[in-house]
Amino acid sequence: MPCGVGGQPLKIAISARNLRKVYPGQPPVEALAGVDIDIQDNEFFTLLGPSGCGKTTLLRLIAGFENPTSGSLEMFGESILDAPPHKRPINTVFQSYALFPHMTVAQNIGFGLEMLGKPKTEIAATVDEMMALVKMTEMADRQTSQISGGQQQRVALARALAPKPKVLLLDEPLSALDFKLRKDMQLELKRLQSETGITFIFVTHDQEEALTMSDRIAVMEAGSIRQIGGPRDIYDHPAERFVADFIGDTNFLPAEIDGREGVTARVKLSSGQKTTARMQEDTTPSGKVTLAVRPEHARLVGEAEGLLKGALREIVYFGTDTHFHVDIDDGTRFVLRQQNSPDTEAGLSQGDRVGIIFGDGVAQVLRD
Ligand SMILES: Nc1ncnc2c1ncn2[C@@H]1O[C@H](COP(=O)(O)OP(=O)(O)OP(=O)(O)O)[C@@H](O)[C@H]1O
Repeated sequence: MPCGVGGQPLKIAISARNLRKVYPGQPPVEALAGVDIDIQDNEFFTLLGPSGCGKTTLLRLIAGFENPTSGSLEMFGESILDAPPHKRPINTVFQSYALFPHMTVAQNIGFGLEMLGKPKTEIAATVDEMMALVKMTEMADRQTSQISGGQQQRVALARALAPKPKVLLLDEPLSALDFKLRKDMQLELKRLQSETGITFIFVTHDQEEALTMSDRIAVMEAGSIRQIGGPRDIYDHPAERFVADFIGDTNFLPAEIDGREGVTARVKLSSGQKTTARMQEDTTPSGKVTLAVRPEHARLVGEAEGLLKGALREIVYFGTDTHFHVDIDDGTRFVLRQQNSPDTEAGLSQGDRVGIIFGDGVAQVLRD
């Protein structure tokens, strides 16, 4: 069994195997095409993917608002497929907060507990605890129609956390907030997750949000999970073109496999130069492949030293960094990003012949 912090065995909060969901209709829509996933207890787990890839459907199956067409779904080792939503120790925060406008902050937070028939003293204590957790104690008696969008979001979170669910589902909860508030709430959500120890399953189509908040990310496309990993792993080692393209900017390079050792492949670039690249453990690429190299992982050098050679087409200054667009001799375009500092002055101009280098193992062999 895998171990977590302090050698404790990791508990799996949510486990799905070959989970499919087909919505009936003409034609039927296969929203989930056989998903396998293990989400650990006390994890900030994000489902990331473009609109329509099946993120909300997966959340709705976990919550029990929809039934799967086939496959298994377990919570802490037991099937939840026969349990109605209110019997699952799971709560959901939606994009629309769905607060009661004429109730106060405290009444909104306590509402779910009252429905559960909890004793009044217990409700009062939990409401106080939750208001302190989301820093809304001073607004306890305000009606929720008289507080800001960010404050409403906090109340919605407190209300969902009040019954102490084992798993909290968050469906794009920050998308209605403006940029600054969104940034603040990202940190706030991360804090709430680590303070409560509740497993958070967060849905977003915003890659930056996923990278900054998550312990692990599942990247989804067209009803399937394309890759699961930590933010760094997904960013530095994308498994396939879709993931490399969806998260951040990437250069795609044609190459040929020239041998391999474990997860390291020897590759020949279009220039004839050789380097090493990383492969996913579960792939055995051969022949012609595509490599991914992030713009900030490559450096400009003199033409003679370059792994790739070409002509500088554009230099775009962004303040914090500069983007160099190079037309490589094989006809492809390569973009490099270099951080600026007061003493960096590339001294290059459009049309200059340049070389591009990147370290051993920096390029990633894509599975496709
Ligand atoms: N009730 C439904 N009936 C029929 N098709 C549906 C239903 N709900 C969702 N779909 C379809 O299933 C697919 C997955 O939808 P889903 O809402 O899970 O995607 P999503 O990744 O959450 O998208 P978004 O980011 O836009 O919310 C889409 O093609 C959608 O049109």
